[in-house]
Amino acid sequence: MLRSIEYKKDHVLILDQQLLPHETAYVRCATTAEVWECIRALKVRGAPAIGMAAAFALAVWANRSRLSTLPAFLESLERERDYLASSRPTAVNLFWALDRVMSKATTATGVEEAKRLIETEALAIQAEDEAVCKSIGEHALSLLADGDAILTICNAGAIATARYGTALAPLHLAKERGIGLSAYACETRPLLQGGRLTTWELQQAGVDVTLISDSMAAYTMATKKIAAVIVGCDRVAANGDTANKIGTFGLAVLAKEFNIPFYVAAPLSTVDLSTATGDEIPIEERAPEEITHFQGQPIAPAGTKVFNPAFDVTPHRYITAIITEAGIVRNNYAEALSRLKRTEHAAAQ
Ligand SMILES: CSC[C@H]1O[C@H](OP(=O)(O)O)[C@H](O)[C@@H]1O
Repeated sequence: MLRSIEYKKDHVLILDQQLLPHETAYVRCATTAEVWECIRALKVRGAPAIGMAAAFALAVWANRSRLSTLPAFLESLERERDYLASSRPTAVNLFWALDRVMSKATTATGVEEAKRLIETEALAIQAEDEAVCKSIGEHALSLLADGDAILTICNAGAIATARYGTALAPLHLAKERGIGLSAYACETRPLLQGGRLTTWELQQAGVDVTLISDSMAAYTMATKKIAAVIVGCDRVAANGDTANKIGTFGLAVLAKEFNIPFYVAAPLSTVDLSTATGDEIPIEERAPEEITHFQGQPIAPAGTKVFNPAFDVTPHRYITAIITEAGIVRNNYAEALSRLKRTEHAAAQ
């Protein structure tokens, strides 16, 4: 499986997800501005991958920096951090990863030590995410059986993370172990992460995947034996309300109507206890052209008004369980998530 990001010390290679599935190409980024643009343009996308890209951007900046005094170095590093943080507002992993790197850098007693700490932390974030995703896959597999079909939206797969993905992790692990799971992938208008990326990723892995348009979700749940809906997340609030790709909330309401379990696959890095409820999650609104045009061709009259939120929020009452690397959380999300985040914090010490 292609890796979403390759760190090369004086640059970072980013798999251009806007070119997939028809072209596999990497963008060579040597500046934070180039990484910022890749994040903003969804050339790298997916909450964990965005965080990793930003962390490696700081490492590349540090390695290239010629600042010789620690105060000047840290002051400039903080400006780079704030700039990267402005690329997209919803995925908390962006801020979580930047703050992990900054926290380590500020413990240094000299510039060279700061550079080593930054690189080490960025690499640790990538390595940890691979283990986290595999663990999420293991827990998710315990909820599924051979022959099950799941429905998912967007791409919460290997290229959105360090490896395996979150929502797609059980599908990858099942394939490795000869367990016959299949997926229905919503195409995910307007940027088609499902139609372009999830189909491509699962086909590459030899996993049975069927593409549907977003509007087919209800009829698919009504006529196909969907064992579960499994989705990724961009920010889980302290009470379990979850921001994910636009269209996710509708799937949750439909799943409840059809009595189908609705699972959120959530790394603890995407759980944000400082955001009390889904009402406080900042929802990114993107350019109208993503809706009014398709492959550069206008499909709506010029000047048509557009509302283009990239995410929506699923209230925790629609969520059957949140699958984390530390286990499966059901109900009473506030207490359980707080307890699990404390274990995450302890493990990081
Ligand atoms: C593990 S990916 C999480 C999440 O990120 C995606 O959003 P985007 O493609 O805009 O970066 C989508 O909401 C995925 O579920």
